[in-house]
This record gives sequence, structure tokens and C-alpha cells, in this order.
Amino acid sequence: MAVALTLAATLGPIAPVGRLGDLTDLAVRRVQIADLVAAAKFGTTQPIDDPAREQVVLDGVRAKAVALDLDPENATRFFRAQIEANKSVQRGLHERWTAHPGEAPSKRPDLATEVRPVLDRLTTDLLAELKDTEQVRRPSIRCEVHAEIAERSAVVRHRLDRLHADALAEAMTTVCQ
Ligand SMILES: C=C(O[C@@H]1C=C(C(=O)O)C=C[C@H]1O)C(=O)O
Repeated sequence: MAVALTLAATLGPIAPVGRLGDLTDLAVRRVQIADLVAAAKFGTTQPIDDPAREQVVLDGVRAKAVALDLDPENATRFFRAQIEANKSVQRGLHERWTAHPGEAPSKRPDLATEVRPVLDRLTTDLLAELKDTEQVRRPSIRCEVHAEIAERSAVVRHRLDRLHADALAEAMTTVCQ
């Protein structure tokens, strides 16, 4: 933690930290977008879990991974973790908003036209980063250290609350592969 904080302080509040910094920041972005997904679904019949949509996301990941010459199994495993992390945030927010209706969002974004296209762009960016970081992400202590530093600094730099920090940890579980 001390190392991450020192690095974050040295590099300033915005710059991602370490070799996995950019990838981690994209994972942060994805768990933050979960707030919009949660807002789109709250108070509607649309369930948090949408297996059909998940299949579309994962099929796209597989096809793009092949095109990038990335291992499709590893890429799919990474995105399964991103999806689970996203749903954890949605569940946490729905619980919070049900218990404290005053905190519920006043606007309901449109999932299909406003939110999912943002997630689709993030998928493309995340895959490009998976490709760029392929060497450093080989399973090793080195990768674990890079991941830990990037994650801890991201929590601080993005001022993530417990819900989003826990979701980021969930999202990062399969990064070294
Ligand atoms: C984000 C959504 O909610 C869930 C999470 C998904 C994801 O993280 O990509 C996909 C489908 C849903 O199970 C959504 O419905 O679009």
C-alpha cells in the first residue's frame, strides 16, 4: 500500500500506476459504469443478470481475442470476472437504493442506447490492453505485484468506495494468466 501511495503521489492524481495501470483503470471504468446499468434497471422488471446479453458480450470477446491472437479462453475468463464485478456493484446499489430511496438516482438512462454502447467500447479497449500487457500478465509473482500496485493505487486515485473497490478486486482476480 505504501509503495502504491508513494507512486500515486509522485505521478500525480490522474496517471495510472505501473505496467498494469491502464488495464486496471479500464476495469475501474467498467465497475463505475455499473452505476449507470444499476440506474437503468432500478425500479424496472429488467433483471440484474441477463445471461443472453452476457453471451453476446463473451462471444464478441472470443471473436476479437482470436483476431488479436490472444488466448480466447483466458480473455473470456477475464471478461467473466468483469461481468461478475459489474453485477456485484449493481446488486449493492439496488440494495442501497431500496433501503434508502432518497439515494436512488432521479434519472433512468436507457440501457440499450446509452449504457451498453459504452460497455462495448470498453470491451474493445480492454482487449487492446490485454494484448499490450500479454507478457507482463504471465502467471508469476511479478504479475501479482504489478496487479496489486495498480489496483491499490487505482482505489486511491479514483476514490473508490468499498462497493467499487471490492468489485475492482473481483474484476482483477484473473488478470495474471
Ligand atoms: C451490464 C449489464 O448487466 C449484467 C452484466 C453484464 C456485463 O457486465 O457486461 C452483462 C449482462 C448482465 O448480466 C447489462 O445488462 O448490460
